[in-house]
Amino acid sequence: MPFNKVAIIGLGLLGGSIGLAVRERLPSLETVGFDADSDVRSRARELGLCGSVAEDAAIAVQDADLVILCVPVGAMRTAAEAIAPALSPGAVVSDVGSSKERVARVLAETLPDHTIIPAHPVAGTERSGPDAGFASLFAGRWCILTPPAHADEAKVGALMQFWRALGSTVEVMDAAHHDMVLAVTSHIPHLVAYTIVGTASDLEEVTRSEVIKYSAGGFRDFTRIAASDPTMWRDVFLHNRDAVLEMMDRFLRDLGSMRNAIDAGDGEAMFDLFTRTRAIRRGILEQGQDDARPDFGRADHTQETSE
Ligand SMILES: NC(=O)C1=CN([C@@H]2O[C@H](COP(=O)(O)OP(=O)(O)OC[C@H]3O[C@@H](n4cnc5c(N)ncnc54)[C@H](O)[C@@H]3O)[C@@H](O)[C@H]2O)C=CC1
Ligand SMILES: O=C(O)C(=O)Cc1ccc(O)cc1
Repeated sequence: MPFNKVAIIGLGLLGGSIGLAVRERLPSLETVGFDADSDVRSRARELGLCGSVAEDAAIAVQDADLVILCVPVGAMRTAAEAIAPALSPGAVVSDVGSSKERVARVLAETLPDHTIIPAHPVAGTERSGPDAGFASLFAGRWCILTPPAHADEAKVGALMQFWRALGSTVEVMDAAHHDMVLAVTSHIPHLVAYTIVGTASDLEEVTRSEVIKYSAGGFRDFTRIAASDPTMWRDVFLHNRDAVLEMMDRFLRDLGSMRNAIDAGDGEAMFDLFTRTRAIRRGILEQGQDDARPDFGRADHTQETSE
């Protein structure tokens, strides 16, 4: 392993999972954590998410050769400012943010003299906080690196090696392309889930108890996604605004087509789309890309993971 000491800033689902995964898969790598919330720091110590938890971000990054920012994308600047004075000159600074172009810009502005290699482990759940972390989160999942064009190849290779050691399959991508792809595969699906659950709860005739009572089907899956962390997702939509708007316009056009098909009684259009999408789902399952949650496959998994 090309790194000796990793500092994890933000000890929620992602930061906690990295700490636990390093402990399990890279036991000789020292981990130091920090979180802005003192309750999270205490809980992280109790759970043993890192070898040690510092009381200050600057102390956590001292002598670290890899620093991973695991905070909401809107908090990246504050987190980067806090570590700036204490960073080792040769340290690799990375992150796990769900959107990449703006985060990369913020980190480059805040830490102009450091090597920044943004990353996005495409692995997560609807849960957040230090208790949500688990060591196998990244196993069999993609981790997308979006290094700037001039990035030091040896350092990009070192970060790839780190994520592969945690079980991920690593892909390198341009940040703008990442943001477009993730807008349609992750960000808009979350927006759809938040909206449909909001719509259902707003409908006067559908009371809260009826929503819960009749939520056995597809709606129940939407409620899982719609339980995702509000701060994190607000920040994703504020940061990936342009790509989300572009993909949302496309989606709204396609939704409009489905509306027209229903209005016109065009069963063939519906059947064609539903057949195509079923094949996509089967393809995903054949590749072994199912669900990251450890309890996936149990009929009651949504009850287990709800907060
Ligand atoms: N939740 C998910 O499924 C996934 C999340 N991500 C990304 O990972 C990042 C972290 O998300 P989660 O771990 O889910 O969130 P989380 O809410 O579980 O943890 C974030 C932690 O960051 C701390 N924090 C906030 N500002 C800070 C600062 N300035 N300095 C130090 N700590 C600070 C918070 O106190 C919190 O404990 C986000 O950027 C998110 O977009 C990426 C992949 C999956
Ligand atoms: O819980 C789910 O279904 C997710 O989609 C988790 C997730 C959330 C955000 C990411 O950037 C990556 C993965």
